[in-house]
Amino acid sequence: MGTLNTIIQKLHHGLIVSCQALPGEPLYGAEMMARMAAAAEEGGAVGIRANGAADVRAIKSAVSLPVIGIIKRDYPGSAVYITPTLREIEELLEAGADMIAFDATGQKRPEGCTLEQIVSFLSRNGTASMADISILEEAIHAEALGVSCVSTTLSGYTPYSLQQEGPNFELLQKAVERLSVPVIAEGRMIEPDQVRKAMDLGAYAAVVGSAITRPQLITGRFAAAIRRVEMNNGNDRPD
Ligand SMILES: CC(=O)N[C@H](C=O)[C@@H](O)[C@H](O)[C@H](O)COP(=O)(O)O
Repeated sequence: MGTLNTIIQKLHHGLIVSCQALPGEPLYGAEMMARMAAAAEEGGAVGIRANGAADVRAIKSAVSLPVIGIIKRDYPGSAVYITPTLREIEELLEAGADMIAFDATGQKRPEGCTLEQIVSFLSRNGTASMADISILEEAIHAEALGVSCVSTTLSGYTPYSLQQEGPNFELLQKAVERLSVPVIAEGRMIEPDQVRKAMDLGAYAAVVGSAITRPQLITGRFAAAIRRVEMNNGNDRPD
């Protein structure tokens, strides 16, 4: 229990950088993600969020920060893809993840696995748990089950949650007001001011991923800004 609390405390009021590249992305590969994590540590991150046992292992040996592990895995017929079953939890524990994050939405998990099983397995094991939620009710349910913290990760990624381009600050604020466990702001923050706002609203910590570690998306934002200027000037490019 002591270790569990220490890990959570290390994240307090800090920036967690999500270092993830999926197969097919230019930076895919554990070695690349370990370098990203080292850069994040140098820049002042307090923790890393990483996908896959290989990435967790590589990152653990490259940085001294706590690593929140997930495994994104698709199972036919299930919409739950972030650490869906106990199999992924075991792989992450084996890899040395300090905290494990998982889908904590109301959606049906594959292989007959339940959210209750995941949370009780992690708490019996003394491992810190992060519940990725999309709406307030899921956050309340996750807290009642005994998770260590809640993250707003999945807002906009379930069909019944608010669909918007930017971060869901309303959900963050309501969760902070309602819960006793730490609430982490995660998802769609691309500017430092948004992270600042999340902190002002009472977030325990903030997770930023794509805006730091997916250069193809960062490039796309800059390139789109130039295209917009060109279009406004009537210089529409043929491509
Ligand atoms: C919805 C989902 O699958 N989110 C994933 C969760 O680990 C990652 O793809 C995100 O990059 C991460 O949540 C950080 O968010 P953003 O990249 O928007 O800063």
